[in-house]
Amino acid sequence: MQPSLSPKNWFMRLGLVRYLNARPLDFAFQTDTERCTGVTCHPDTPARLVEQLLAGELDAALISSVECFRNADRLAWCDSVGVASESEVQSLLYLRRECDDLDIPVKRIYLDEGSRTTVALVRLLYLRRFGHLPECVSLPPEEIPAMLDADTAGLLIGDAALSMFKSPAGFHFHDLVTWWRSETGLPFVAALWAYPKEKAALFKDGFFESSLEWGLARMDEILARYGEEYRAYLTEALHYRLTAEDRRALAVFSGLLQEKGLL
Ligand SMILES: C=C(O[C@@H]1C=C(C(=O)O)C=C[C@H]1O)C(=O)O
Repeated sequence: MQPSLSPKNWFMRLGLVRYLNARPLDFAFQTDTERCTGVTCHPDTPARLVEQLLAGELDAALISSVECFRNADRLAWCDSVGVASESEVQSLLYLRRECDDLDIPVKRIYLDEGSRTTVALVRLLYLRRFGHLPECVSLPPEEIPAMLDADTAGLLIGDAALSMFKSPAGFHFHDLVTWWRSETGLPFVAALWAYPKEKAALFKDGFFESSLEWGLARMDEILARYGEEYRAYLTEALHYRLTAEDRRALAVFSGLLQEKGLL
């Protein structure tokens, strides 16, 4: 018999990233009601989840890795599981109209308002390549493609990026983890489970690791629900058990952001 995922007599509010990429990490919380009694799930964008976590409205949440660095005085996090990618991730995209050059500077970048980590990543990569930052404007992802013109680029993450990757009619893009790897030779970690430091004791004993194992063991069920066409995305483009190299990538990302004043 497997241990209960929720500590006894504990009512736990968990913030879940609503994009498909997070499903192996949270499938247990959403579907294994027997082992997750007392757990309530709050799906949202990563940008809103960190606000809710810091406001005390959640006990733990999957949040943008950059927000762990920014809030290291208040938050602790699990460094053994997360949303990570070796190279082409398919769902973190720097986007331009197909008729415009991807490799020249733009006047403005429209940023997916749900993102924090990839906003920092695109700023970092852009700054390293072009030596300055353009104007940056946050928008809901569904509004971004229609806003693009000869002077602008867009950043999309999650499901909106994934559908653009699969059918980019009229657009082309740089995959941001491919770009990051070409600069650093490292993988990239987009999201981590974080919680207030004073609640750290609740999340010991492999809490998030065991929910991930549960989800990975049910990959066929996840794909039956969301579509077999996402198998390579969830099992090859992404990985969830973090390696020493992933932890090194997090430290390098944090150091480079700090150096450029982007934290
Ligand atoms: C890989 C992705 O990572 C996501 C990107 C995030 C961000 O940019 O802040 C946060 C959580 C991740 O789930 C994705 O959305 O495609």
